[in-house]
Amino acid sequence: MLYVVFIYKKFKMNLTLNFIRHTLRKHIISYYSYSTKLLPKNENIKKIRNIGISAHIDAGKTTTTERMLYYSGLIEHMGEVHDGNTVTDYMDQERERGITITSAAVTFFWKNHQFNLIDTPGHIDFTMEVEQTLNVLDGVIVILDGSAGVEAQTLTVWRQACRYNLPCIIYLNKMDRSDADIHMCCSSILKKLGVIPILLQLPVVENHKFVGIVDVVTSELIKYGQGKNKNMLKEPLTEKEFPKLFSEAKEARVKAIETLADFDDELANTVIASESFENISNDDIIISLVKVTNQKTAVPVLLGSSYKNIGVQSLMDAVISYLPWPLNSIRVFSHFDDHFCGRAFKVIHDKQRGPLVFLRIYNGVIKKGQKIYSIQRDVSEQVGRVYVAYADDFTEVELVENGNIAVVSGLKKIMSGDLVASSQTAFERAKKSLINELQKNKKIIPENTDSLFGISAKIPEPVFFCSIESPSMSTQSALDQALSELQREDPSLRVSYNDETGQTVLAGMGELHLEIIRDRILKEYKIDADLGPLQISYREASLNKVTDSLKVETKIGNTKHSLLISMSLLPDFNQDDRKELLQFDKTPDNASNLAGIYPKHLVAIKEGLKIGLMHGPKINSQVINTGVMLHWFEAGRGTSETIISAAANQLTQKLLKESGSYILEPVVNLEVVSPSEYISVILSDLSQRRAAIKNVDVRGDSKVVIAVVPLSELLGYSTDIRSISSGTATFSTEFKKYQRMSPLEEDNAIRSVRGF
Ligand SMILES: Nc1nc2c(ncn2[C@@H]2O[C@H](COP(=O)(O)OP(=O)(O)OP(=O)(O)O)[C@@H](O)[C@H]2O)c(=O)[nH]1
Repeated sequence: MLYVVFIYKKFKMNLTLNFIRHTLRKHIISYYSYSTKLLPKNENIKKIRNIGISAHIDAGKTTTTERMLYYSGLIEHMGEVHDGNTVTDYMDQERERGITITSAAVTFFWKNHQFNLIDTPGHIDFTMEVEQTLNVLDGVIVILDGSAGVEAQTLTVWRQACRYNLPCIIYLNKMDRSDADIHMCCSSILKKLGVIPILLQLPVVENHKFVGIVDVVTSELIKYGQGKNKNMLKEPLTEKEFPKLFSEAKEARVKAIETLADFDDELANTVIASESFENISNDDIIISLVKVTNQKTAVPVLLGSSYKNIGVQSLMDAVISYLPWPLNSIRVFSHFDDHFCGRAFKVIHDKQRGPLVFLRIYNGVIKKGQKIYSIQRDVSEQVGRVYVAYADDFTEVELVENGNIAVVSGLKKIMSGDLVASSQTAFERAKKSLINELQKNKKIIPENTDSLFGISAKIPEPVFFCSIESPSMSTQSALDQALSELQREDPSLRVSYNDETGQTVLAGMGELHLEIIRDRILKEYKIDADLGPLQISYREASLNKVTDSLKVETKIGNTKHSLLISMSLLPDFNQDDRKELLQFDKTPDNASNLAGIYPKHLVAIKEGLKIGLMHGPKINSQVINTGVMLHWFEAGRGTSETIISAAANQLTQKLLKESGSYILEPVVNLEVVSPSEYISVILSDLSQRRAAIKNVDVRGDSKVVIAVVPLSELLGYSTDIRSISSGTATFSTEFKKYQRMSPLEEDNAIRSVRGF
């Protein structure tokens, strides 16, 4: 009993100590931020780095970020993920679970450069956070676990970085582990990411311990001060003292030059003129590395052990050397002249300050009280206060300038992803000026000219849903308010109302995602809501090409509404991002009829068919892989857009019934890492789950299974795999596609959706 009391007291004391430490750290951050100035714009914009840290779950993003904050002097004490006291994992759920859920922005200084750094989540359920963040950054550090190489989620974040055209550097973390393997990592970078790695550092190992690194470019040996000691000790790597390391470093330098010269003609010419690789200067290599990194033809690879405080300062030096400053602000956005332009990328609800919107500033400045206009929402709003973010701590400032990240209060309608400008006129003027420049340079102008200044982050389709119920009638409106705030923060969370069952439905990215939402509703809004059983979000697709028309003649009040609309459904329609769902009949008679449609009528038709495609005929689920062709449209004078939209919706529904549909289910790429002894039981369990095994690889003492599995078969998998592998196996998933089901599986799905 005494022992229990002792443990309890110790636990309480630890919590209190952590709380005090965290509070103190916050004060230190505030003091520091007040005492430093953000870099002023124009002359110093080259000293700003807006960077993200992305990786597979547990690769060490938060640990690395925490070291950066410590070395930069922003914090006095280094927190640890397992102690639940890091700066960037500030939410209760992050501290309890030791995982990152929400991206955290922090501004700090390193070697006279301003880093606006964003630590992003690794778990696939929070991929929306990564998308939104990458959309506004200029470069990314991709962290790999040095003992695992490229993992499932590394591929996802890499693809995301490519989508936003971001230069990357790769950091091989956890080099202190005995099973860390640089060559395995480099070959997985080449094989799985399809990019050539340029190894810029080698590990220094003494008595089987990783103690430092060798800089391949400068041939220096670097050791790092431990504990509070932030210094790096650099000394030239001599052949006499370190013969093996010296020759390895020399070989790596030659290899780096060869690789760079393959992509960089200027360096290739210097190599030819110099006759020997040894005559190539460090500056020549660095200039070439900058070019190649920014062209994304190869990727610099660095290494370290963040946990053991090795390599992080050199990683920050590499960010300054190789990742770009906010170049875009100068190029495309200069068409805004002195006007403000930025993009909202994150919304949070602060108890004291209300909704806070994070903005990347691309041009001009943002000031307290300023009016800003959202292009997507077509609304103007007034900014309240302006802040700079230090994770969950905010410092109020008068203004934030071009190239930086600002946090503003007072915006009620602007959503994350919105492009915002000082006014609609400023936006239209900048757009016109950019189009003129593109025309002059004979460049292609996209159909949607609003996308000239970039696109909103891609919102992933939710694959799971469940009902949510308020514990009592009296808390219903508080729950509605909580859900509306959470949805504004997280666009991958969808809240809808099911008319048939009268239930509120939450749709999200996975079990963990919805569990965290429930937990947040409980902790932040104090509502103990009930979640119904988790269900898979199926899709439907039309089976046959069908054509039909609809005639409407009606009188509402004194207004007569009349229209005739004719459309076809197009099955097997490849719905990529750039293809319009609505196609137009190009036969001469029909084309001339369609050429006369008023733009506002066209908007109403598109709106109607979008609603029509939300409900398939079989299980009422969203219809995909289906296009619509408009053949004919005529509307009498005074016919309202609401009537047109309703007619398009009705005709789409009619066509779907005539066409018939089939059901598709979400399938995911699954990666399981497990000690070898459990692999046969894991494989046999997977075979019961309709999994297609793609590969079984060896990774050190473990085995890695790669499979494609229907998501419905993975409900509760985290509990099951823990029990069959005695808690030793880990897994991650990545959404692959919606796949057509066999008739038998389809019957099962219909039964499970209808609840019998
Ligand atoms: N051995 C070793 N462990 C490390 C190192 N860096 C981080 N870790 C440990 O790895 C675990 C995960 O580290 P995090 O920093 O939370 O990783 P993360 O990528 O931020 O994790 P998520 O945000 O949840 O995806 C923690 O237990 C760390 O202490 C390292 O260099 N060496």
